[in-house]
Amino acid sequence: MEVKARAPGKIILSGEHAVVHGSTAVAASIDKYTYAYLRFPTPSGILSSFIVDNDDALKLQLKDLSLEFSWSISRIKGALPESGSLPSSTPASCSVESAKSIAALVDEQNIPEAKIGVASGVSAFLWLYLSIQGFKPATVVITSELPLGSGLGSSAAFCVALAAALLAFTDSVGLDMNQQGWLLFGEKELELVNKWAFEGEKIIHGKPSGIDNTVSTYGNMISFKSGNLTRLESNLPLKMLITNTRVGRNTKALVAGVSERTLRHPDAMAFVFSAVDSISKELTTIIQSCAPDDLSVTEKEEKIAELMEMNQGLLQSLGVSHAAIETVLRTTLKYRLASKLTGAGGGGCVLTLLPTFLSGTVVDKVINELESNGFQCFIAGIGVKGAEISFVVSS
Ligand SMILES: Nc1ncnc2c1ncn2[C@@H]1O[C@H](COP(=O)(O)OP(=O)(O)OP(=O)(O)O)[C@@H](O)[C@H]1O
Ligand SMILES: C[C@@](O)(CCO)CC(=O)[O-]
Ligand SMILES: [Mg+2]
Repeated sequence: MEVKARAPGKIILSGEHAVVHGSTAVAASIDKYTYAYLRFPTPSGILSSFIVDNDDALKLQLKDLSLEFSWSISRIKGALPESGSLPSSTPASCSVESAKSIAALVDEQNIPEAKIGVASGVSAFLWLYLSIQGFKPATVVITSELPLGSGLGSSAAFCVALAAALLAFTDSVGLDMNQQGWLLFGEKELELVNKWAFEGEKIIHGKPSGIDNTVSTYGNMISFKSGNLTRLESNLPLKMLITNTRVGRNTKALVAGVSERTLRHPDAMAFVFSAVDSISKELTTIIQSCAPDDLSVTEKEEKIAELMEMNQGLLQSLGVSHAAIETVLRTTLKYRLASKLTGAGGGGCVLTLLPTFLSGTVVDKVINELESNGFQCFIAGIGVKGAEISFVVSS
């Protein structure tokens, strides 16, 4: 029995960090995915192409990091005897005691120091797997088209793809396993995938707002405030250049840094969060007000560009910009293009709005200049579908 799930990454058009403190944010999915393959050992012992079965182990392969982990089911039972005792239809938070037991299971795997950032992802995997599937031996393989830890929601896509694959074989999700190709979940199932993914994000991020897992689950474009999503309908052909500064960072630490600044300067920060909320609301209105064949696209793009610049200024005041991000901003400004960081900042990726009538020559010049600084540029498709699964028919 085998299933694969995919979940898209995302860009945040406005409101990152402030959304953790109750402001509105606007996000869109992008056409780069994380894939989770789940395989239970076959009774006949037939081997699949990607893994050798071990009937008494839970295995995790992280292809992007060239890492493999294996836990015997008896070891897991000893560490977390209560696992899988709640129905998979009831997403649950990882308690402090369970977190300790999971940390011990992760520690035993001796993750190399250079890749230690993945420990939180492995913990999230164990929590999701054991809560949803209990003590079943299986192999899970993860691959991703997203740069990890770069602001494009790799952690959320990881959790959403995992939750989708794990739930596919439960009674909570009644999908026809004989259907072929990528399948979309129904509304109730999406809600369940999203809630479980949020529990995983909590383990990786500490205090996530939920926007990343929500846009990865539901896809398209959303506005999000205090845990509530509004799906945005848009005819605006938004085109964004994404520049990866390749400066590594960690969302959990950046989110914690903003919270500490908020404790030090509560009044000033409240004004910043309120300004961000206004920016996101205005952006939402502009995005939704675009009719097909709208003649005022340029005017709308100019407003969006200005709002992005204002949001970037506020992100600087939250302390989450970085010298490499500033270099991207200065470079794109030379071409009169507006940019802002996306995701948690501190490095990672920067968005640059490419107006509809911008010539291809200018786009090529900006990309060349950015890449000559060692950055990596690409133009992503915006507003793709959210979580999908596909049952693999064994031959
Ligand atoms: N494909 C993957 N394989 C293994 N672990 C992953 C994968 N994708 C994400 N992770 C986990 O998520 C962590 C990165 O999450 P983090 O939230 O710091 O960055 P991000 O999600 O890419 O950016 P942002 O939260 O700003 O959008 C990794 O260190 C790892 O623990
Ligand atoms: C920085 C943040 O606002 C977005 C990360 O993509 C964190 C969150 O909302 O969980
Ligand atoms: Mg993340």
